[in-house]
Amino acid sequence: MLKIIKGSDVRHLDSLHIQRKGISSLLLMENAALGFAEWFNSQSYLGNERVAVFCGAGNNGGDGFAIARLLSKLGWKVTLFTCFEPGTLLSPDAKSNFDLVPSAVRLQSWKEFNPSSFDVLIDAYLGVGLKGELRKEAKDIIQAINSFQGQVLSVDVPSGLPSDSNCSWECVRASHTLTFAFPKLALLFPENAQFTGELVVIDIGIEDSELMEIDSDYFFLQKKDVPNYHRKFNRFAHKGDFGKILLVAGSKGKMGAAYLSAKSALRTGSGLVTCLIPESERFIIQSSLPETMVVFEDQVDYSKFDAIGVGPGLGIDSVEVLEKVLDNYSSPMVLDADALTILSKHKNLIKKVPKGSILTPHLSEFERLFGKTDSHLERLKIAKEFCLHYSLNVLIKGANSVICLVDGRQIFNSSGSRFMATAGSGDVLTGMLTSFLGQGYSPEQALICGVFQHGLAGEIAGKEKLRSTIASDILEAIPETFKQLSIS
Ligand SMILES: NC(=O)C1=CN([C@@H]2O[C@H](COP(=O)(O)OP(=O)(O)OC[C@H]3O[C@@H](n4cnc5c(N)ncnc54)[C@H](O)[C@@H]3O)[C@@H](O)[C@H]2O)[C@@H](O)CC1
Ligand SMILES: Nc1ncnc2c1ncn2[C@@H]1O[C@H](COP(=O)(O)OP(=O)(O)O)[C@@H](O)[C@H]1O
Ligand SMILES: [K+]
Repeated sequence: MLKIIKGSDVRHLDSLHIQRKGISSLLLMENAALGFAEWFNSQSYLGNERVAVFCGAGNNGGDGFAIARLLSKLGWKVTLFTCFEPGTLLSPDAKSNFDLVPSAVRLQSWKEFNPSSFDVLIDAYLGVGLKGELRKEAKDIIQAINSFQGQVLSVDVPSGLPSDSNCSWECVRASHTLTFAFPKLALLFPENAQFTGELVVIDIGIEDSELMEIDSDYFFLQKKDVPNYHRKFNRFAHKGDFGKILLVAGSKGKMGAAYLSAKSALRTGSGLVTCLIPESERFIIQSSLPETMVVFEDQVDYSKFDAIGVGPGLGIDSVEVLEKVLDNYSSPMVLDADALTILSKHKNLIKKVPKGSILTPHLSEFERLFGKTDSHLERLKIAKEFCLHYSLNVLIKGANSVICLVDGRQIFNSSGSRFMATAGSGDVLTGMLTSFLGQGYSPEQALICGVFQHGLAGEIAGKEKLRSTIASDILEAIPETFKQLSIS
């Protein structure tokens, strides 16, 4: 799994990589520029676009010089805008690439930039070497870039954005950010989405194991990582091996939540799914989902279940229902939706939640549980302290949901799409997580497989249905996620 290290550690990473592979730093810069050019080529640009490349005096600018050369060689009409005064000392690798810029590339100062003369803008002005507050001229250059109406492709980070924190100033507003080796932390914060645009990670040959040598608790989960976290079942596996789970979900008017969680759990592979629901609502589940069983509050033996998921559609007044589950079950469970709202109003119940359990708040639920926060960085800190203190896992939901583990590691998910922002998609996730727990997955395995596959299912459904995607489409795409990951 990719580790997310600090921007200030990137130089150290580079020198480790350069030593190990016996390559020059210039070749590493060339790999970055080649990766960018390859991505650019794979997009539907027509070949007659006029490309503006803004370059600074550091290595981010160096990437820009190399990109300008490569795109020019590929036939694009490139103009390079220097964002430094004549006579400025360039970083050594930037200087080497500046000297290699072919004559077919026009050179101008950023002050001469006319936005209407270009179709695409590449922002290689400032990267992870940004220090302190933006200088006055940097603000003017960023404003000039932001006056451009077409696509803005930022190299490594949108210029002006600090790599690991937030800022109070205006940064480049990119349509895409093509970041090298690993996503810089600030690119994963919701408050920076306005600057980052779509995020693309470009492989420049640095291996996961090289990143592992640098200290950090942040990770980035990608498709290639997931199969290793799955359990394998042999040909004698019976439905008991795939787990008996209980979903404590649904109330009058909210039975859809129970239905969605239960069906998702079945699609994720659960052997037996039982719903604990109000007796008056039993017909809804029994007739819509014959594969599930239902039980009512006075008849349930919690201890016979391999995993329990509580909360979707439960109703925020169901305090006793939640308390009874917590008093009668000691293995890790999943707590979502109304169960989280109840916990936030009855904080004394938190210590009853079994160690290793998974809490899945979206941002409002997070705020209800932990109070108002100013930034994602603050949320991550609060979640980490909570996880360590209570030995609980927290999933902060949203784009790039963050899996916060009991030992303090925090894993950002890469799958998902904006079309998942629809009623019931969280209920689908609760079903999936509970299902994996019931199949004998550890909470960490359940989170990694469940969160990634839920996002992937959302991507699959969204590709077909765009903003018409509904939660049922997401759950019906679960089988395709197993196929794509080759999990039988
Ligand atoms: N392993 C990697 O990730 C690689 C990174 N490379 C590139 O190298 C970049 C980092 O290069 P550098 O360390 O040279 O740094 P940058 O090029 O990001 O920044 C240095 C420049 O920013 C200016 N600057 C710094 N703080 C400023 C402020 N507050 N206001 C205005 N200007 C300011 C400096 O005067 C200098 O010109 C990465 O972002 C990436 O683009 C690639 O070349 C190769 C591989
Ligand atoms: N813009 C987005 N990009 C990626 N995933 C998203 C986005 N918006 C929502 N999601 C995902 O959809 C799910 C929504 O969950 P939740 O807010 O609990 O929905 P509900 O309460 O309607 O079931 C979460 O897993 C979240 O990560
Ligand atoms: K940049």
